Amino acid sequence: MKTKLFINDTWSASSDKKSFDRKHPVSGEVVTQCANATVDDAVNAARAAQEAFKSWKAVGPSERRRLLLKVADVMESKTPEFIEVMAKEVGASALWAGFNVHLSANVFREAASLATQIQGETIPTDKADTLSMTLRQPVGPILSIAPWNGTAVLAARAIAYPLVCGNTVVFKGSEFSPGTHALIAKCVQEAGLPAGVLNYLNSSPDRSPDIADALISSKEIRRINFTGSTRVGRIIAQKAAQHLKRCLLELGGKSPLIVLDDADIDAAVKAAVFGSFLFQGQICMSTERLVVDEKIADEFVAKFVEKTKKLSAGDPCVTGDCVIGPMVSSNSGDRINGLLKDAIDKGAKVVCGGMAEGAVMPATILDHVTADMQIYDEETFGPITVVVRCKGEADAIRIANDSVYGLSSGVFGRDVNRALRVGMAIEYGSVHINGSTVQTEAQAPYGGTKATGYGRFDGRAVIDEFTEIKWLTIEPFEQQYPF
Ligand SMILES: NC(=O)c1ccc[n+]([C@@H]2O[C@H](COP(=O)([O-])OP(=O)(O)OC[C@H]3O[C@@H](n4cnc5c(N)ncnc54)[C@H](O)[C@@H]3O)[C@@H](O)[C@H]2O)c1
Ligand SMILES: O=S(=O)(O)c1ccc(CO)cc1
Repeated sequence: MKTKLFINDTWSASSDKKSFDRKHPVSGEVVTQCANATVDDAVNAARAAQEAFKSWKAVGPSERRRLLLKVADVMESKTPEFIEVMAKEVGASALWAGFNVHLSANVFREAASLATQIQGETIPTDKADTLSMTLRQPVGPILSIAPWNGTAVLAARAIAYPLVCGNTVVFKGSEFSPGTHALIAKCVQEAGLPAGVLNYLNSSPDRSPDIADALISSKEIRRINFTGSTRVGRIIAQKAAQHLKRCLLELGGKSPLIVLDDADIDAAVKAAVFGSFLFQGQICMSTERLVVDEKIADEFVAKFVEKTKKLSAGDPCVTGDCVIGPMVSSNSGDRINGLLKDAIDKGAKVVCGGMAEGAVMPATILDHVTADMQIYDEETFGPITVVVRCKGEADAIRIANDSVYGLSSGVFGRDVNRALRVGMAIEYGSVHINGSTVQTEAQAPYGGTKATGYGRFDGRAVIDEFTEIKWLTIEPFEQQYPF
């Protein structure tokens, strides 16, 4: 597959005609050859977005809604293409890829529904015969940077929400998934959005810092949203701060699932298996830390291991559909093996699975993990999760909060009042009582605390991320001034 850059409604090679390859994580076969954007291409994309903004900001809400609803339909009609390209580029199972397209279509439909909800308010004023109100207005061209893991949906939200608020977008996709990200741009084009409203580019990792610099410092780009690692998020936030540009940051996680001593253990096990191993644990809200009351830990771990051992493993490109496919790269395997070895050396017990070989790793559970081990709070982003045993409610809260991250969490307990108390006390962007850490609905605000970043996608909260609020008054000609 060959992909190009999409700037001002035109698919083209990069200005220096260079390309880069995305290879299959296991076979090494070239899956996608992608045009490698230059700084000049990025500048052109920002200019196209600025030009298109002049008319897109004035398009009425019904038309914006119609176009975004059309994108959702086009995306769904291309589900088989998404499944094929996501399997090849990122090792996604048909389950994960199909779910991603479904979530993406939901995001475009939810964004469409916000078109008529972007509202200001009237404000009581002490001035006679005056109308005081707020307006929410489009900001301008937005830079959206997305990762490879929730390949379709994370790109969808980075495009749909800015657009519905009347902004235009320069979307920089991930070098791991250039074909999937180009397919999303194709859906937007096919739906008939005007030229320059969405511009797509991708680049090899060595070019990304200069491209980000050029775009963030450009006079055209007004705000940035970044989904990806905390490491790169910090770099983006620093660059944005230098230019006093507002930034929405959706970064890493170490989502805990707390299992209290009165939990329905079978229900908790199901949520733990799903949350830990869907898409090989490469989801920002994957269950990376199980905080289990010591009174029920042995029973919970035995059942957790039994169910995990039944997960089918393979490569969706070779063996057909399976739950556990390859990770995105062999680098992930090397990194996780290091964390695993450190934990084993310090006394953790492997109760299921084991080391990775290249990008392939069995579903792995590590029990008796303690705070001195790197894996206790480092995001693994692979098919491995850890069990930390706790002594009662207060200890569970302490361990859950003992993290630099704060994305998603879950609490299992039959005493819902107690589970609620725990949920209220933990510092996470979302808490699911008797539910998995892995869940998302476009109508609910999504984001995190601490090193997971700041700002919210989804829900009504997203409107603030992509609009400027303006205070406007209409006043009488005759007024008293002090001088
Ligand atoms: N909180 C969330 O909503 C959320 C969702 C999904 C993934 N994530 C996080 O994303 C990470 C995995 O994704 P990843 O490996 O693609 O992350 P990453 O930070 O390596 O890359 C994310 C994006 O940034 C780009 N990039 C990398 N270096 C850059 C630089 N110096 N300047 C500009 N752009 C640069 C990449 O090309 C990619 O498009 C995990 O940490 C995961 O938790 C968070
Ligand atoms: O792809 S995922 O990382 O699972 C993901 C994260 C956030 C959202 C909500 O916008 C959807 C999917």
